Amino acid sequence: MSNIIPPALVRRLGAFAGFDTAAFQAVHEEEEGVSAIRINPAKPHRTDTSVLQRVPWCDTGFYLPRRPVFTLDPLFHAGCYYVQDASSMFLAHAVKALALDQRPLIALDLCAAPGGKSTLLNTYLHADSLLIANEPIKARATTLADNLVRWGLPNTVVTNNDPSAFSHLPGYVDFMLVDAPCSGSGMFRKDRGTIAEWSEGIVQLCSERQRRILADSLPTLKEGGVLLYATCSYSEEENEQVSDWLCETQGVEPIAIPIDEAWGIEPTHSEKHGCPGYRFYPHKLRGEGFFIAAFRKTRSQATFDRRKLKPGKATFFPELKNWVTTSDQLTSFTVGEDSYVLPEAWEPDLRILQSILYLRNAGTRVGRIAKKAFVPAHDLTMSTLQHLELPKLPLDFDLSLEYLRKGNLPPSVNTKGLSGWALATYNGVPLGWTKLLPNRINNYYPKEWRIVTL
Ligand SMILES: C[S@@+](CC[C@H](N)C(=O)[O-])C[C@H]1O[C@@H](n2cnc3c(N)ncnc32)[C@H](O)[C@@H]1O
Repeated sequence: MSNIIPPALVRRLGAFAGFDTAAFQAVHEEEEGVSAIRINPAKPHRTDTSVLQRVPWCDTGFYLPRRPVFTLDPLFHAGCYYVQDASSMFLAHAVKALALDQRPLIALDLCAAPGGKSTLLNTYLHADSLLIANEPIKARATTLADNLVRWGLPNTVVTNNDPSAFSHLPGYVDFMLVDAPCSGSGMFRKDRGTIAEWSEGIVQLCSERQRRILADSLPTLKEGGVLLYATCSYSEEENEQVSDWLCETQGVEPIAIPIDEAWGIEPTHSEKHGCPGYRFYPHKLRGEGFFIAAFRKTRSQATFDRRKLKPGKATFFPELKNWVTTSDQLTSFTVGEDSYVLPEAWEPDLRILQSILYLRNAGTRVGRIAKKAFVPAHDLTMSTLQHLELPKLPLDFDLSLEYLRKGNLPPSVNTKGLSGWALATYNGVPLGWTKLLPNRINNYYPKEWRIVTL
């Protein structure tokens, strides 16, 4: 493998003072990479994490001794955890260190699919924050929306826009994450296919695209707001040089993120402006290649005045009462025939976002009326907003997998005392809807989510 890592990249890295080229190459020869998961605290379950080693910079992150077949774990499908590279989980530390969890924020994750960092932000930002998770590529925005549905938190809007669309919301967001598309050298170990695609020309193209994305979207960050910029590239052109360019042209100043030396993260400084950055190398810690840097916007910025957003009539549809946990702090709205709920505080924002952006999802879809009866949506089964008293149909491991394959549940399943809609659960965690009829159990798991291989 060592001779497959592009020599031009090895040469550039070898020029960094103290860089251990041999160790870097050796770690790329290991067959098994590092597997890690991040637990969803909003979905308590009985997984014993006390036997797992914790990711040092993320209190919900755990290393796994080996990579299991996640598809065969019902809790994976239920959104109880997210499989994520441990280095990326550093975002949890950054959020805390920069006090981004101390008050409700409007947060934008600009390049968000498939949703690893958005689900992390959902967990670590203040619970009353609004997260706008954006992905410009349509198919990837669908995956992003699905992963956020699975994560289950309703104060989330998924958008499918080019970064430039956000310039129509000047000074609107308090915090922005740009986890930019990059040349991907940090993922060489995980995804060997990326090695053949790497070239110095691609690094240059990525660097230019990263600047374009940042310049197009930065107007939406308010003065004093925080920008986190990240890549999974080792190239200075995509990391420290972008930091210098940001300071020179985009009206931001760098912010340091305090770290523990024992973590093995390498602090760097950009050449021109000494911007602090944090490099993750797989031979120095248990995680893949990653770079992150923080900035505060200092440029004066016309700021979107939220007070001008007159509260609309926050309504709550009475037919949703028996399906969602609370009605007093939620507003409901319809998209097509479906009813959704969103924390009431964000109702005016929803209206403005709707008028400017393409919304792929917002809040929690609860269901629709069909033939005068309420048909609950799958999204509700994943949501923390589901009514606690909803009937439950507990399934064992094998039946859970059968359910997730959208197979038939046998008549032997104990349905005593149940009829109509019931949540199929595994270890107490909802997987999806069933409908209990006198002579059979209908499986309402979404076709497009079903497990296709076992
Ligand atoms: C590094 S990935 C993001 C990973 C994600 N943040 C996570 O943690 O799961 C970069 C994302 O940027 C998207 N992207 C591609 N071109 C873009 C552009 N011009 N503007 C914004 N995002 C773009 C890619 O489709 C990809 O989903």
